[in-house]
Amino acid sequence: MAARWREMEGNLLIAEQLQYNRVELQQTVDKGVPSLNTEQRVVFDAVINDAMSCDKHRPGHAYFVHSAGGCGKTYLCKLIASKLRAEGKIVLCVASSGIASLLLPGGRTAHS
Ligand SMILES: Nc1ncnc2c1ncn2[C@@H]1O[C@H](COP(=O)(O)OP(=O)(O)OP(=O)(O)O)[C@@H](O)[C@H]1O
Repeated sequence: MAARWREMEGNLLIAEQLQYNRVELQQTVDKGVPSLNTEQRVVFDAVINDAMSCDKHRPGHAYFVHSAGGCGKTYLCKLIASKLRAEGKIVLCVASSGIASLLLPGGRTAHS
């Protein structure tokens, strides 16, 4: 799906995604990654390695991250999005409700 979107001209989502300041995002990553705890770091590395090595011949995987409230899932997701956007990747952050989507950078509801 992502590969086909890239071929489309005038796609608003792609245009939005390519407007991030990659230098600022990399600074956020450089500051944030050392602060991750062990569990967060394991997920961060797994998702980033997977996303960076996937292409049209090798699709990425879905990851389910579970913890009690307030343990850093959102923090981790934001850092993952920052890292991939800093690398020029397109990241669509979605949540099931509008309120939840406000917690994610560039977030929107999955159905919007
Ligand atoms: N590695 C970290 N370093 C510094 N602060 C962190 C770290 N992980 C999480 N936090 C902070 O802890 C607080 C709770 O984290 P976060 O909101 O990501 O948890 P959550 O698991 O998404 O919570 P919920 O399940 O309730 O949505 C936030 O203020 C976040 O900035």
